[in-house]
Amino acid sequence: MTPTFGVVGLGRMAQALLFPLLEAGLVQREGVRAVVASEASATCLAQTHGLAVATDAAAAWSAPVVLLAVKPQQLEAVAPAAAAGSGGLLISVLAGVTLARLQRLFPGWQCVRAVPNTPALVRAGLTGLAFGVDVPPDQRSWVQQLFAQVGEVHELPEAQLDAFLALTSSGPAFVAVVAEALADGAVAAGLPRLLAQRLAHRTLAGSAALLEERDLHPGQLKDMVSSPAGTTIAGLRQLEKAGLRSALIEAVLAAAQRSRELA
Ligand SMILES: NC(=O)C1=CN([C@@H]2O[C@H](COP(=O)(O)OP(=O)(O)OC[C@H]3O[C@@H](n4cnc5c(N)ncnc54)[C@H](O)[C@@H]3O)[C@@H](O)[C@H]2O)C=CC1
Ligand SMILES: O=C(O)[C@@H]1CCC=N1
Repeated sequence: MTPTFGVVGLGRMAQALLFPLLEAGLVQREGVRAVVASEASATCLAQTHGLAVATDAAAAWSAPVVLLAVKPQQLEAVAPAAAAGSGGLLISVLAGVTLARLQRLFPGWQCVRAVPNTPALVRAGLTGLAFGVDVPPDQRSWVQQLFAQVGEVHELPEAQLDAFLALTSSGPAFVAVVAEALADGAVAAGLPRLLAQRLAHRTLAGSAALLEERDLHPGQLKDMVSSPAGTTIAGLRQLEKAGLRSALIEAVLAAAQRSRELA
């Protein structure tokens, strides 16, 4: 019989994780037992993806492994249904929700706190993991393999997960704002919108690849591109005047703080 895999909250993040796992064969399509809040969304997801999706959580909680991916504000509402299951491995991706709180709300479940990000959809994800002390070594390596399917995995002390989330999980939105603004600048300077967008994305991706592959410090790349009295230093001067560095530092700090508040 196909082992079942419960998903409580098949929203954006759970889909970004589940679909690559289905493609890789790590989770069997016929074994998925997913829950969402509305009938309309359950029907739509079931028809589009050929999955068992319901609004009744019982089937999901009867699985030996459950991915918990509702919003942190929905946690208290979904927790009581878990008592219908016989326990197993619970992998929570809820921002800020600590292992201690999960263990309190889900007695009988061995808890893992995972911090994934949406680039998982294209297998370029990053996941931070912290395990409850009762998760055995074989389960830990299985969870690591699971997330390795969608990108890089880092096991961290739980106390570092809020900062990890602020950079890697909220970070795609910060980078998207940078990409959009760079394209706006190029449109202002005369390029057509679609071309400007494509160039902004490739500039971000190419710069990240160069930093990684040549193991450059960001300052080295900045200096490589900035000639005396050149175009780049003229632009950098404006970024410093507008406080871009400070804005990004504060954005990451605010996201980390919000993650701690959600606990
Ligand atoms: N979106 C992201 O980039 C990241 C999200 N996360 C975490 O993932 C979790 C989900 O976030 P998203 O996928 O963005 O949210 P979402 O709103 O797309 O998904 C939430 C899902 O929970 C379902 N749901 C709501 N109430 C329910 C209930 N009572 N019973 C069963 N299902 C219910 C909804 O139908 C929906 O499918 C959050 O806890 C968030 O902190 C973590 C890292 C990154
Ligand atoms: O802001 C959010 O709700 C999610 C959690 C982590 C990243 N984005």
